[in-house]
Amino acid sequence: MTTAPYNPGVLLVLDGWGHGPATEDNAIARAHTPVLDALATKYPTTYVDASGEAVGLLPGTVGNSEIGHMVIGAGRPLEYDSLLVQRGIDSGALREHPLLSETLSGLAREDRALHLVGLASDGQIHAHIEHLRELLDIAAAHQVPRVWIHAITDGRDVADGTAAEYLRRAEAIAAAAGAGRIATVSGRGYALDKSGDLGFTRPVTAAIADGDGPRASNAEAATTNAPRGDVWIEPTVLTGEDDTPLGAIADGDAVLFTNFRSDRIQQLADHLLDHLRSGPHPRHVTALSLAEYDTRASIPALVGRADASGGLADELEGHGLRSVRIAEKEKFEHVTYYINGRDDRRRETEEHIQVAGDTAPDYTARPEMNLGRVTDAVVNAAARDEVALVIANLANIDVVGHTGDAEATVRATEFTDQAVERIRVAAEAAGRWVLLVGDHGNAEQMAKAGPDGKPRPYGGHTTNPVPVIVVSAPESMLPDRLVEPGTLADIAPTVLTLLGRTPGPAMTGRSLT
Ligand SMILES: O=C(O)[C@@H](CO)OP(=O)(O)O
Ligand SMILES: [Mn+2]
Ligand SMILES: [Mn+2]
Repeated sequence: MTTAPYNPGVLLVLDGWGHGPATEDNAIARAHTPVLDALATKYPTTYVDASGEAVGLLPGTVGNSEIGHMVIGAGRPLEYDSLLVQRGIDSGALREHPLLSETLSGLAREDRALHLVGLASDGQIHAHIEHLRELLDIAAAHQVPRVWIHAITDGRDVADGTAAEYLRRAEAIAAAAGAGRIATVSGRGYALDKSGDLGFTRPVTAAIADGDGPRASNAEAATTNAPRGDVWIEPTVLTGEDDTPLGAIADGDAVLFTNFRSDRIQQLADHLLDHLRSGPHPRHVTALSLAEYDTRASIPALVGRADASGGLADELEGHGLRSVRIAEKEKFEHVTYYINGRDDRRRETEEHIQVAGDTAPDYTARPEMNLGRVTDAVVNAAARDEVALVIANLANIDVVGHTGDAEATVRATEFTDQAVERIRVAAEAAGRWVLLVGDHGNAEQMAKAGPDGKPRPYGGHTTNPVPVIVVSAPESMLPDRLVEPGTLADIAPTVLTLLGRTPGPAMTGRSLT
């Protein structure tokens, strides 16, 4: 296929690069970033919405890497899984869901238990504790005899040190519904590990499935021994009066995973189901998930996904434009699967480069992560004439931001600044434009008030807008100012316009140029 001339470019996602007031808690403002500062002065710059309704989340909800990259790719807001779950609750559709009703009536009839497994916080990135209210109400209405809550503590999307508070809230929700009791408590570092290292997952499966592991007599006691914070609360089994584990999984029980976001729960879901179905003590269990998961096992979902077709990947393929996708492990799916609309095909016009690196380094000690190698790969791809578009994610600001360590995050931002300079120079030499954009805020807010009102280190995302800077190729093809106000939905139309193509018909966003 012959391809009409195009203006080659680089789409650079700076993960977790938000824009907020320049306070002491703003690691981005505190960092020494001569390169980004100069680019923002010299080239058209704006700040676009990356959270809440603008991208397809519930109003006021912080952005996240999945919806951020999905909307960057789709060129339109996409109703995210959390919003679709909420709609299912508000409309009564969840309550009426035939598979849920059938499963719960079966449990009542056979005197079996329901197990709810999910993140117990209101961070709204992976789950929302309020969804428990609806699920427990529905279980109570079906007179399910026993409902066990396998709570995962957060400390990342919400302030650290709040786990006990959220577990009390879960208990209050259960008391109001007249169903549900916490059976196990596990930190998300174990339960939501996605590194593939089953060493984290196994103790969670042992606690949930078999009631094996350290014990505590109540949920709060499980949170008190947490020297490494809520994220790393050891998988703990709660015991009843006779000192036996409360909610181990028995033959005929049902497991409902309550996270709406799949990426971090799927490793546990697969491992738990493998263990239950073909482990040393096989049990027949029904499995359901609140939203659709990308698990190996096919788990029926109570709420489906929004259609994300017709985005940047489809347009690039349609125009025969080659793209190279580059990121290190932490964000590799984001520049492939998510930016392509949760489509795991690799089109013929795409190259996917996952930069090798350490699996789980201590990010506070190594805020540079594998950025040097990511930058090398971007520089190499930028030099290739046949590559129309390089799409890369620089993960440091977000990943190090999540540690809640402001000093390390300042350094992550400074490493990123230097990487941007290397990429800018390489792009300029190759006559490429560079579009810089954040996918959601994070590092511009490194402290947040806990339930007691006192500020605590905060490693979570924010609702702040994200910067967009368009660095032009030598012969400027840019206006002085970008169109305002913009959102992440405007990025794909901008990229296509810069490439010299028309935004796709499915894109409701508009070019910022
Ligand atoms: O690490 C994660 O799972 C979330 C925060 O909970 O961050 P991101 O959306 O950037 O993946
Ligand atoms: Mn992100
Ligand atoms: Mn993040």
